[in-house]
Formats: sequence, C-alpha cells, structure tokens
Amino acid sequence: MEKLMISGGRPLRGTVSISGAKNSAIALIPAAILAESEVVLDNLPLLSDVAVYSEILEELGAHVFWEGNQMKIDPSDIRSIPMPNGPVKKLRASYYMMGAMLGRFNEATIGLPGGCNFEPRPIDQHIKGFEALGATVTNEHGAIHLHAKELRGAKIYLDVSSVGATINIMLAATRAKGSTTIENAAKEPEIIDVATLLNSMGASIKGAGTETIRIEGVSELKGCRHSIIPDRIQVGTYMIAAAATRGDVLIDGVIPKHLEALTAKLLEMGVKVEELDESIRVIGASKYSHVDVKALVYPGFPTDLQSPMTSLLTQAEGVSVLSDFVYSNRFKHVPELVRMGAKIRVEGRSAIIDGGPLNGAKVKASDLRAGAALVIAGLTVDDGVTEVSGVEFIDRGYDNLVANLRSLGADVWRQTE
Ligand SMILES: CC(=O)N[C@H]1[C@@H](OP(=O)(O)OP(=O)(O)OC[C@H]2O[C@@H](n3ccc(=O)[nH]c3=O)[C@H](O)[C@@H]2O)O[C@H](CO)[C@@H](O)[C@@H]1O
Ligand SMILES: C=C(OP(=O)(O)O)C(=O)O
Repeated sequence: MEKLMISGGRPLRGTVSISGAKNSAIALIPAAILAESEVVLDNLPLLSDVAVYSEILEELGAHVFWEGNQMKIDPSDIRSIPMPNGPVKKLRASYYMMGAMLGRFNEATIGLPGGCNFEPRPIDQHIKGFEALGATVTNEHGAIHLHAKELRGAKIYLDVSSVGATINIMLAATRAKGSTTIENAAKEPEIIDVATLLNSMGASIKGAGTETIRIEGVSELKGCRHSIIPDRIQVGTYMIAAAATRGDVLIDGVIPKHLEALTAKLLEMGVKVEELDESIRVIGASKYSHVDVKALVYPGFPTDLQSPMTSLLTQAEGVSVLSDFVYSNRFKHVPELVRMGAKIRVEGRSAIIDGGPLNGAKVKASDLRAGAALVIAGLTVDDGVTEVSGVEFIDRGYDNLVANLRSLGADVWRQTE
C-alpha cells in the first residue's frame, strides 16, 4: 500500500494539461460493445477505473488494445457470460454493463457495483428504465439478472435526474424496437459525450444535454473513432488547488463552460479566474471571502467538487456553508480535515466551515474526492507534512497527480506504507 506525502506551503505555479473525463471513459468503454466492429477512443485518461473496465471487456472476449491515451476495442468476439463477481465488483460504473449487455444480447448477469460508497447509492431508476424497455430484472445473491425477449421503446420519467440511469437507459434503448423518451434526464456533459459516440456508431439520439432525450432504436451499430471530452472534475480540482495555495496556474485542455458554477464561486471568493478558449488561468489572492455553496445536478456546482471545495473554504475568512443536494452524506473528508485543525461541523446535508490555517497530520482518504480534498488541504499547510493513505481511491480519478503537482512546484511524493 502506498500513501501520499505532502510538504505544503508552496503556491502552485505553472501549466498543467488535463486528460479525458473518467466519467465519460467508463461509459464509452462499455458503449463500444454495442458495435459490430472496432471502436477507437482517444484522449483516454490513465486511471485504475479504466484498467478495470478493460479487464471486464476482455473477460467477455472483446479484444482491447490500450496504448497511452488511446484504446481500441474490437467487440466482434464478445460473448454473453454472467459476471456476478470479479472486476465488476471493483467499480461503481460496472452498472453500465447492464445497459450495454442488454442492448447487445437482450440479457445480462452482473454483480452489484463497487467503487466509492460514501453513502448508499441506489440503482432503482436504472432498473425502472430497463423494465420499461421490456426487461425482467431480478436481484439474486448480490447479482442483477436482466432478460428481455425483445427490447421495446418506452417513455421513461426519471424520479431523480440520475447520470448513471440516463446513460444506462440510452445504451439499452439504442437497440430497442421503436422510440424511447427519457424525461427528467440528467444533463451532465458526459451524457452528451456518450450520445455523441453512440450517434457516430449509427444510433439516433436527440436531446442529450437537455432534460428530454429521444432515442430511435436501430438494428445495428458500427465501429468509429471518438475523442473523450476533458475531465471537468480534474480541471476543477486543479483550479481549487491553485486558489487554495494562492498560486497562479494555467489549466490546459479545458472546456471552460463546463466549469461555470465553480468559476462563479471562485470569483465570489476573490480568486482571479481568466477563461480562454481551451484553458483557464486561476490566480490566487492573499484573502478570500466566505461563500455559501450548493452542490446540485449540472449545470449547478458539481457534487464531485464539494469535498475539494471544503478544503478551499478553510482558507476563507469567516463562516461558509457548503450543502450537497445530490449526496446528502458525502462528508467523510470532514473528520479528516478536522484532524488537520479545520473548524468544520456537519449539520444535515451541510458542512459549516469556519476559516483558519491547517496543520499537517496523518489522514485517510475514504473515497476519491475525499482524497483530493485531503491533498489540497495538505498543500496549504505552511509547516509540517501531511500523510494521506487510501491512495488507491485517488488513483481511480486523477491521472498523473503526483507528477502534475510536482511540475507545479509542490513537494509531493508517494511512499510505500
Ligand atoms: C461514474 C459516474 O459517472 N459517476 C458520477 C455519477 O454517479 P451516479 O450516476 O451513480 O450518480 P447519479 O446521478 O445516479 O446520482 C444522483 C442522485 O440520484 C440518486 N439515485 C441515483 C440512481 C438511482 O437509481 N436512484 C437514485 O436515487 C443518488 O442516490 C443520488 O442522490 O454522477 C454523480 C452525480 O453527479 C457523480 O457524483 C459521480 O461521479
Ligand atoms: C463518485 C465518483 O465516481 P463513481 O461514481 O465512479 O464512484 C466521482 O468521480 O467522484
């Protein structure tokens, strides 16, 4: 096991380039199995979640060639075999194998997803969608069994605007007979990315990125080449880290529009943010105002940046209130930040943060973004070393984190525990 060691107190300065989005990649890889021929994905992030997904596809007989930031997936020899255990259990997004297998084979047996469990994460809306498309869904011994004689288009209203359910239903519905409408669909940029890939494969999806998505089923999908959108959560994490260390960082390979909610909050705090065509520059200041933040579905402030933002708000003057309306209990980073001297209490779905300096401590990342929050907190510590264990969570979502931070002047290294 490894841990991250951070000797903080250095402002981050320089330029960093961001890879493709994890939350796109781990939906695009399973989407590729719907094609009859090779799908090429460019701008792939080098993450453990991506490695696990390539393992899942190989187990099913797909040929996966992964070199650097490109993955070629030839699904022509893929078989329908049950996957109750193994790599599917390591990954949250393995739930996309349900929609993809259902679309390809009209059946699937998949273990319940693993990954970051900061609170119970139900998949009832995914199941509701599959059932509406004509599938029978049962849950036996920790695995979901799905079977349909034939998938038929349907009108599906999501009770909650779920990213995973929207994509999963899209995957299955591309091969259903007739048209499907998803109402109250999630609008996150990753949904548009998946629809773009599926449309390049020959699907007919309209309205991705709005709350109504219409899918006309097709009988066959073909291979294509697709470049993954930039990872807005990694971008946001570096923006927050630049502000927290009162540095000056240019983040390259960005779609600035995807970060509007964060940019607005940083400006409100007194951080200088310059938006360019494909990059964002964040320049820190010596004093920050306290702000209130509400994590909401897109285009609101992303829940995945809620934990990193908590660390930044410890550097503001006065009391900030940060509420999460997507995951009401996503606060496992708070007790760890308190160990570092932060004055934070959790009340219901809100963290109340009273600004003040942090000190180095031994802390534990219990999920991916909690890990990012602790790294940012460690970077702000003027005197002392912070040790962050649970690095395997951080590796799920941050490509080249140590090298990137070091190139920006941070004193960060990995150490075997
Ligand atoms: C792989 C991936 O893309 N992960 C992202 C995805 O997760 P994920 O797709 O799992 O998150 P959802 O958008 O589905 O969850 C949003 C909310 O809906 C609830 N819900 C969801 C599905 C369901 O069937 N029933 C239900 O009640 C969840 O408990 C949560 O409160 O979106 C989240 C919200 O932006 C992000 O934090 C995750 O990084
Ligand atoms: C929670 C996250 O991912 P996942 O849904 O894959 O666990 C995340 O990216 O912050």
